[in-house]
Amino acid sequence: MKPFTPEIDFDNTVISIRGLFKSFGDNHVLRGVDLDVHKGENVVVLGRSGTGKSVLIKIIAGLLKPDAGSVNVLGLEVEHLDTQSLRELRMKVGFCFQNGALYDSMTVGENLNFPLVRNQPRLKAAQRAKLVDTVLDAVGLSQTIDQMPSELSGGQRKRIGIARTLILRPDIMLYDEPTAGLDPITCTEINNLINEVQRRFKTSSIIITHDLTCAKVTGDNIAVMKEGQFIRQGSFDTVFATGDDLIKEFYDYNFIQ
Ligand SMILES: Nc1ncnc2c1ncn2[C@@H]1O[C@H](COP(=O)(O)OP(=O)(O)OP(=O)(O)O)[C@@H](O)[C@H]1O
Repeated sequence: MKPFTPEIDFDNTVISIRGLFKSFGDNHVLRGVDLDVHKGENVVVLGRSGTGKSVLIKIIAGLLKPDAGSVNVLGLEVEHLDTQSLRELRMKVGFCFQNGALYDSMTVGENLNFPLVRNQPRLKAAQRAKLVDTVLDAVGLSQTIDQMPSELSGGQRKRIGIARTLILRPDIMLYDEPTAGLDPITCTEINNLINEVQRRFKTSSIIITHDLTCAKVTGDNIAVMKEGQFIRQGSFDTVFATGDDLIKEFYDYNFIQ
């Protein structure tokens, strides 16, 4: 299990969700979700495909609107924000997409420079270049600055995707299945990077995954989602020591399939 993270500030809740519901037509995806994320904490949302994990983080990032319930992010009620405030909030909430969302026609350096040009137009070229160097160094890929995304491995693309999100220095990182499609050694590297980002950049994170190893290594708190609700929350050992059928089913799914 992950050792206790002393940097977590349990008196400071950066994401607070209460009674969240979201449906698409007859598909009732989120059915009463409650969740707290504290400053500096990594919360893993674990659940099988289609349970609503991505919908949850899209609502937190203001990309989808909830049907009912409250979503408070960094002290702001997301569903009541106007377009400008939502834009400002999105700068503080970094979304790491599953595929890294890199532009194939740009080099790694240009991909990293792009969000700065768009969101921080007052920065001078030299300042942007310094920030690009810093995040590339943080993800251990300084040597790839002139490479094209197509020349990178899957793990390297994930790292560059994380760097591109980090470059705007968000308070919150939302990782959507960061280890999906990677071999076990690369998964370990990405898990370690997530923890390093937490320590070095003092981020609070939600990591959505169905990878138990990722959950165990990165999660200070694990929330297990089933059919649009959290059925268990706590440390990895607490959640997986229960031996109840709901959890057992999940364990078997991970290790047998
Ligand atoms: N924009 C949308 N319009 C209609 N239905 C949607 C939309 N987004 C998600 N859904 C539906 O919501 C359900 C939950 O999707 P979601 O992507 O959150 O699952 P998930 O738990 O993240 O799964 P996975 O691990 O496969 O990514 C699915 O049935 C999906 O089809």
